[in-house]
Amino acid sequence: MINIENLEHTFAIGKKGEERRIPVLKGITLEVKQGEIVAILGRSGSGKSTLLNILAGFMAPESGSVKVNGQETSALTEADSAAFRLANFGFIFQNFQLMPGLTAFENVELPLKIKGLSSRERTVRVEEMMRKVGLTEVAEHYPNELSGGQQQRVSIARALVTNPPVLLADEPTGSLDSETEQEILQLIQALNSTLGLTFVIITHDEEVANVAHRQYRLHDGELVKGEKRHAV
Ligand SMILES: Nc1ncnc2c1ncn2[C@@H]1O[C@H](COP(=O)(O)OP(=O)(O)OP(=O)(O)O)[C@@H](O)[C@H]1O
Repeated sequence: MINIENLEHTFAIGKKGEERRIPVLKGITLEVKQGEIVAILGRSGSGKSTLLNILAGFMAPESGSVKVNGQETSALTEADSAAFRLANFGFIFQNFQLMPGLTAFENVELPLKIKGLSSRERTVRVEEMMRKVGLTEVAEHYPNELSGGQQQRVSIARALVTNPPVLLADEPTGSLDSETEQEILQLIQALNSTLGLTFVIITHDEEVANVAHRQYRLHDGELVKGEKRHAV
């Protein structure tokens, strides 16, 4: 499903002519199979976001290859890359990134509007997704009228509503208390086992990484296979 091969990326910082080069990814190779949850652990500044941004096609790598369902993503034009992202990836962020002026229902509906689905189709899909993540009661609430856990459920529903095969999650429980973190982790596991969704989760939190089938640690620009410390 996802094949990353020998990915390298270096940032140049500082004034022109006096740049300092920071190698962030030094030959990353990773395969993610359909239906897997893979976690990438790493400290702040270890390159997790850089890896995720390249995987999602937001950034081109310096060298190496990223294939999603056989498609080399760095070969796509900007417009094709956006369409490819919409079809293949759902995104879950630490700070939810909901639109404050839209209700929970409307937030989940938004990607379907972008896809051009009819109002009736949108309503059916959004209602189904809200049920799956346990949100029907709060469909008409605005984000500031929801708890952190509910906001993350809205963002998960929004990520899933277009039926993408892969969910990319960046610190999905980073803004939540530990009880709510457990609820969201259980939801991720349930969505993985019932819908067969593939998750790539980047995190610095071992607890979060423990929901994964496989976990890796990004350290000094290299990806090292990790062991689960304890079961959740
Ligand atoms: N656009 C950029 N230009 C220059 N350097 C960058 C850029 N983006 C990231 N870096 C540097 O690359 C390194 C990796 O950053 P990255 O954001 O990928 O780390 P991270 O593991 O996601 O960190 P965090 O957990 O704090 O979000 C850091 O040293 C950062 O300063």
